[in-house]
Amino acid sequence: MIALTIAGSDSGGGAGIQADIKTFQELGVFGTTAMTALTAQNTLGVHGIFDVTPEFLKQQIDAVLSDIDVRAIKTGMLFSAELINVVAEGMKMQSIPLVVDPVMIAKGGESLLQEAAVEALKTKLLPITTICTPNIPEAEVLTGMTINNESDIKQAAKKILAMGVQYVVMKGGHLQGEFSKDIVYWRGGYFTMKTPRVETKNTHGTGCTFSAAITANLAKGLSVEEAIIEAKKFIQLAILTPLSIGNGHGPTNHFAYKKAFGQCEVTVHES
Ligand SMILES: Nc1ncnc2c1ncn2[C@@H]1O[C@H](COP(=O)(O)OP(=O)(O)O)[C@@H](O)[C@H]1O
Ligand SMILES: Cc1ncc(COP(=O)(O)OP(=O)(O)O)c(N)n1
Repeated sequence: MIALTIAGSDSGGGAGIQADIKTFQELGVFGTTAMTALTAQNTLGVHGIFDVTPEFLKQQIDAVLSDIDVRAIKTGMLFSAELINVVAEGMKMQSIPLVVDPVMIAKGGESLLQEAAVEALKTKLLPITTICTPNIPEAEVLTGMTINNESDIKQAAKKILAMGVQYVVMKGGHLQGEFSKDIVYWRGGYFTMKTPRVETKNTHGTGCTFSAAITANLAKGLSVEEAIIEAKKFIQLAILTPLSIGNGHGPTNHFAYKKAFGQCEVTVHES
């Protein structure tokens, strides 16, 4: 069981490639990587970005996929249109499930995707995406909509599906309320997943961890629906289990899932 993450490095270890690899490992999946950029980052913010050349990203992807039996791929921070083009070209050549976390802005407000790259994301990568996992601000950028309520979420999801995505997970981490609710849409219907919202400032890397867990579950052969529901348990336990690192928004606890296995209920409503 092998997965590939194409993403940026977070020197603070809570998000990006580091969160992906820890999540893969915890779920029993061997992680391979293609790095798009290095970030000088900690729990207080992103202090610098150094992106790789498109040629070098291509070399990394080719090196992994030409030799290793990868069963699922995820993308995180892609930074520029040039790097997105390389990823899209590389993905066209194979039929491995692709999870796209459309990372745009870090918690501290720093941009992890150039404005000019949004169009490439929409037109080159989303048409070949199996599962896309936008948070609410990312869904707003992709659709040009303002999202205030569940009816807006549904309309935005339909727009994202129309871009060619097979499944879209509209993440509710940025909304208020007693529950953290994510809604999964596909052309035939939708289901909602609810877990109690955890009161904590330590939510750095939640999106990376959640999408990496989906990817690991796909690599293990779970169905799309099972992969997403199990990933919701993984992220809930990672947020819930205290870990105090750094002075800002600390990382989630990637080691919680195995220890607490079976101790997290996700309420699922199908429609
Ligand atoms: N405080 C929280 N309590 C419980 N779940 C949360 C909390 N914050 C985020 N989540 C969950 O973490 C996952 C990632 O969501 P989100 O934080 O919106 O992503 P991102 O990191 O991309 O902004 C989703 O499943 C979301 O529901
Ligand atoms: C290198 C890198 N990639 C992605 C992110 C964003 O991660 P995310 O899971 O959306 O978490 P927050 O930034 O919102 O905490 C990142 N920060 N760095």
